[in-house]
Amino acid sequence: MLQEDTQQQEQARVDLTVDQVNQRLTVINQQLDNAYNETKDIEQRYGDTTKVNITEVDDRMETNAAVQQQKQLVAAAVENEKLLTSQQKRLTDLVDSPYFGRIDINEDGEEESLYIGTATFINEQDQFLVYDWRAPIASIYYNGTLGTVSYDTPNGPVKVDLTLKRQFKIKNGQIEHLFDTNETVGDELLQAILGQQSDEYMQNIVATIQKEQNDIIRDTTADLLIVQGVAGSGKTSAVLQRIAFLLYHSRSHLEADQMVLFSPNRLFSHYISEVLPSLGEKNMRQVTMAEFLSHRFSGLQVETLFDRFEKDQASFPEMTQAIRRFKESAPFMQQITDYVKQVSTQPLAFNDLYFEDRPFFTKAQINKIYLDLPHNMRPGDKFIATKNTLIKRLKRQINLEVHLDWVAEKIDTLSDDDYRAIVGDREFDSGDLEQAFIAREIVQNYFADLYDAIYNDYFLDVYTEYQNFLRTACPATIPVAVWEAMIETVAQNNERHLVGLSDAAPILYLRDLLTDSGQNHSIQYLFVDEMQDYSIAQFVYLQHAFPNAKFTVLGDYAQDVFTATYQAGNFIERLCAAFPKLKTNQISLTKSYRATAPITNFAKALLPKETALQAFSRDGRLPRVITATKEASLNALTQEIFHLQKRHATIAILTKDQQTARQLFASLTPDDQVTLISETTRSLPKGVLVLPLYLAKGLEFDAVIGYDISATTFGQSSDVDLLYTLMTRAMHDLTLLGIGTLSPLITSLDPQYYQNVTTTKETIA
Ligand SMILES: Nc1ncnc2c1ncn2[C@@H]1O[C@H](COP(=O)(O)OP(=O)(O)OP(=O)(O)O)[C@@H](O)[C@H]1O
Repeated sequence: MLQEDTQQQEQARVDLTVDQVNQRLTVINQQLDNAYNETKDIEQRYGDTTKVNITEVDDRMETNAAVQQQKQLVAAAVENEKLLTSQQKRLTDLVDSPYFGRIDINEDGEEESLYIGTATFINEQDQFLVYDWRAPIASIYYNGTLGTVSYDTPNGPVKVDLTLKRQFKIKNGQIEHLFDTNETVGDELLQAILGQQSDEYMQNIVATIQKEQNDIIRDTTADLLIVQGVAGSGKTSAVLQRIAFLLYHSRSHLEADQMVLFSPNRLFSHYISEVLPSLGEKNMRQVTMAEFLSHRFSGLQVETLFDRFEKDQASFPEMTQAIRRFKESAPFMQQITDYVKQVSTQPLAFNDLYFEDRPFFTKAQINKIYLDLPHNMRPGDKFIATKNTLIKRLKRQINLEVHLDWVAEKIDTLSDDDYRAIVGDREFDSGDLEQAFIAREIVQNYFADLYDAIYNDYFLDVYTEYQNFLRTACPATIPVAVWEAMIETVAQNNERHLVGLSDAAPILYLRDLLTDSGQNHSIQYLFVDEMQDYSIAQFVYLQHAFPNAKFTVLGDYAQDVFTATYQAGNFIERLCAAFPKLKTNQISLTKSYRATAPITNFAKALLPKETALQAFSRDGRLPRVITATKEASLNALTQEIFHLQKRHATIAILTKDQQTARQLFASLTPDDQVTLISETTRSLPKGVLVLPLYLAKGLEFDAVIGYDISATTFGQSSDVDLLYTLMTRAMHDLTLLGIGTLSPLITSLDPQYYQNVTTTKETIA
């Protein structure tokens, strides 16, 4: 326990800091008021200017210039306002809690105390009252134990002596807790934070980042950073702090919209959406794989991971598994690369391009253009050259068409509105020139659909080409008849405008390689959460689609909910093998923070003995396992909900699939205040939630009830991943309800890990 005068001295330091921050805040508030009035003022003047008479040519030009100038002024004023608003927010946060850490260092005999918080604050005398947690020197706070430590500077590593490390919890400008520690970041504060109730939004963890998490956050060298972390080890938290870190260190050349996070579902996106704003940063872009694919396949319906999981529950034969394994592998994508190289000397699956119900360019004509090009040209260049030729020929046709009678007739009958829409505010030196301009516009409009079809590459039938490719790709392990049947299914799907999930990345890859398109060069960083849900083929495609992006990929192979049934072996090894040329760094997180120790140890017991997983030492009740007959199960569940509601605000009932969730929801009475969560749900309410466990990925709840953990539903060894994921969503309380016969995955565990409640008549404590 620290002495009282230490507490007083530190409180005085907090008061001084808060005082100076408040002074700055007063200035900023004033500036913000001025900026707001200025913006309003300019907007008003801008509005007046546009009312100027614009019938005279000179006036109009003048007005245009004035409008442009006003627009720039408005943009500058709005920008200034935005900047001030973000400063205001940052300072307001500092007033509440100016910092969370202090380090005392001795550098060449010179003693210095540094205070670490969410943002830097420099006072009028240029003293650093608070250092941003991302400043290079702040790494000492996270990495160092007392004694000699080093931190990176632009001139290389610097050694200093760390003599004190102090942690604070400050709220409303008052120190609530304060501890000195020799650990990297001490347990006491972490205990207090982790014991809190869950929230609709994930919290930032800057005050208590752990050493291994810090390595993830501050890695700047890897092209492919792979984080394998046990459930609840802070992977998602670390990656969000990493984004904040990267934005801070690359202010001049990196914007938040040059970063993309692939997240498992929309609920998750909502859950994490407040972390970056709480650190004063803009959010990166977020997308789910399903959204990304359906955007790239505009018009077609791409099977989602969730659809497929539900279908697999009904039937998933061994041969289908083998085909899926192959199509999702790196060698399969390599075969596409090889196919594209060789196919450029053969006819491609082109479409006839129709115009007014007759082929304008036939596929034979298009293939002739394509095949007449030099054989050694890159396939993508060849395609673009073909496209250019088609456009040139269409333009030639337009040049001929403008002189035809129908065009002159059309001009004569043009309404005033149509005339104005075509001519706009253009000026012509003569009537003839105006006539020629209008004629060209009319003809171009007439051919616009055809032009768009060429421009958007509709003349390539990539689906047929994909089937052609598949015919060349049957592996020795799969009987030809089975492979042919699969190709037939792909063709039928295509007829129905459907794309199977395992075909999606390969088709896009084939299309992009053939057409030299689909690459986004502006994205600098790409983050993939729940990496085990992605196929290697999808990673190959992502790497192709974002060629300049550095990848941070995180997940847990023990939470392999979607592919455990057909995919064995080490995911990370397969991933590394797919990208042998990338500079890779692997970090492993083995300590789990989310749940109480009894919950984590129960979940851990499911995994192979050698799994490195350590529970954070937070006390809690033993998980409960209830077994009930079918008839008594609803009653048992209701009682358990009632029992948990006394303690917690959010209780999630997790089922194996959506269908079970729907049925269960229908049988619960409205008195239970239950919400059914589905794939389209965007935010999580408080109360009792029913959802399939795959939608709960990445999320956490105060209490979890695993529903129907029975021999029939969780009886296979591949169900371990599902059950482990389910159990590790709980923070404070976990109950498993078995209906009929309890799952052998549970009965085979040492009963010391849980409290067994076999009779539902028992009065629940
Ligand atoms: N250093 C830390 N300080 C405070 N809380 C932490 C820390 N690390 C993790 N946590 C907390 O632990 C919980 C789990 O973190 P997170 O969701 O980031 O883990 P994860 O590894 O992504 O989990 P999962 O794979 O199970 O979805 C969160 O409540 C998070 O706030």
